[in-house]
Amino acid sequence: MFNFIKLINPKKAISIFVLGLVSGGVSFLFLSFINLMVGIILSKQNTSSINYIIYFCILLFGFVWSRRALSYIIIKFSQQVFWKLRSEVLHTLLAANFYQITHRKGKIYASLVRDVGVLTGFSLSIINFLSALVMTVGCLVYLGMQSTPLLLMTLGVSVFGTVIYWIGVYFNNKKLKYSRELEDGFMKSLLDVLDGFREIHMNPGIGHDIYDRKIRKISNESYLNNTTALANFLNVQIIGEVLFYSLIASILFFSSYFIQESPESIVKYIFILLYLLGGINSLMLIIPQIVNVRIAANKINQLRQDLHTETFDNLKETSQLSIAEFNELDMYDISFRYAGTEESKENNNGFAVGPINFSIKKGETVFIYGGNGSGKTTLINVMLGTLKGHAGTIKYNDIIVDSKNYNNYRALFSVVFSDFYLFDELYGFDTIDKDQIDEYLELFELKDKVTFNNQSFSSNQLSTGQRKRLALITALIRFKPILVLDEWAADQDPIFRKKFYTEIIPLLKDKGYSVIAITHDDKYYHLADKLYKMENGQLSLNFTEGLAKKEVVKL
Ligand SMILES: Nc1ncnc2c1ncn2[C@@H]1O[C@H](COP(=O)(O)OP(=O)(O)OP(=O)(O)O)[C@@H](O)[C@H]1O
Repeated sequence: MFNFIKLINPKKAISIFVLGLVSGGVSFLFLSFINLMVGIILSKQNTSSINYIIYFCILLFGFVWSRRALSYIIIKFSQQVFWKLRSEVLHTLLAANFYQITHRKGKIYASLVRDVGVLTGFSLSIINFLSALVMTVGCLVYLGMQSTPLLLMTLGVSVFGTVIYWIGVYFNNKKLKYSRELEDGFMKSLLDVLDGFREIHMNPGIGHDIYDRKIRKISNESYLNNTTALANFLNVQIIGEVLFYSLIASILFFSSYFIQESPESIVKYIFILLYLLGGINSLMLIIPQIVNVRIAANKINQLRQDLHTETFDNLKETSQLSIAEFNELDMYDISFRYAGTEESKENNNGFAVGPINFSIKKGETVFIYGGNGSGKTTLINVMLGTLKGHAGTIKYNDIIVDSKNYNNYRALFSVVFSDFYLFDELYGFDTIDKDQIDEYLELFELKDKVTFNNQSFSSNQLSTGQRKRLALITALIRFKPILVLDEWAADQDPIFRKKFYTEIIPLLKDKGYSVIAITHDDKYYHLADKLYKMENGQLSLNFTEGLAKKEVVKL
């Protein structure tokens, strides 16, 4: 079951177990003490002896000490479980394939919020579970020492009650699983609301529709499903209690047949039985939790399996070629096909690109253009390794890319995606060249808007075009040989767009950067060293340096 068990180291497990025994044992001694006092009261003896008070104080001290020690160790353990699980899920995310994540955002949230919570909550329940277990065993031993028939009757009722409970659990398992499935759906809708909040703000009908068609439906189903499941648990619990009360009533009604003992002993038995009932109830209450823990652990495991392709550590770059060291990147007969929809999988008719041949040399500027849906972004994602599973060969500096040098290959690129994300701080840098940043802030006309301090840019209150300039600066100061831009200039005003194509790109070229840009700015196509056209997943070279660029300008 996940790594839940692995998270408990043996030393800690022994401490938890021993403290649980002590805590349950002390509770049981309390019960014995009360029983003793009841016996004394019933036999009309004096209970106000100093010995009893000392005994009581020792028990109280033992109880407080063992409970606190156990609680402390379990609380520490549950916090450890909580953060360990969270970081395991996050590490899996960091290592996962981009498309695996985008399709599973709801599930990821549900696992991080709910499943991790369930597993953490369960670890806290161990405190009560261990105490209840020791109490129950102690009560049964005590009963057995007093009267074997009574022990057998109690055991019979307990076993019968447990069987009924397990039947209830078996039938509820499905409902609890379904409840967890509904949670994935709820998280998905919640993310839709959060991500699409601006659209909802402008058109509240969208929000109402999401609420009515998705969230309300999920909440109704979840309400019915969970109510039935919990009511079923309650029913079997009530049946167990009825059985127990019937046992107590039987003892009261037929005590003279079962047990040839004094009324004081009968009172003590009843007392023990009531305690036992409390203990068994606590044990039973943990069963739905165990079912939920299994579901949660399975969900996290499933998510890990779905996302797990490589470990996070493996993804770290091992060695990065400098801009000066990079000479050439070549792609030979590269092809890739999306898996397609569930229905279309059999026909294998997901969109495909390739076979594609492509090359870029140090300092070259390569533009790729083509209609919407022609496959430009797909090609870039295959090149960057965000889409995995291509056929064909990739070489850089004449080295064939394989699993051993794959991370070095990926370290060649820095990217500004069309739907880029700008982090609050600069992450993943060993050193930051502040002078270079200032120079770029000047070049990108952000000097008056933004300053750089303490790993972060001072202003995030920028327009979309300005934020995109900042994203490009962040990409440039990573000093990777190949800069990939997906429709970068689309958000820039015409004046800055001109500056980008006519001044900035040549400057980057001088610095040795190789630039691959997806662009629709046909006005500037002639400035590229190579121009590729993408059409229906096929890439064709429209010109290379030295060919008639004028023809292209007419496109
Ligand atoms: N995750 C995906 N799963 C399956 N098919 C996809 C996926 N993403 C894109 N496609 C399909 O691949 C095709 C090419 O998409 P791609 O985003 O590469 O086009 P593009 O040339 O970049 O278009 P645009 O100029 O509109 O950005 C599209 O027909 C699209 O339906």
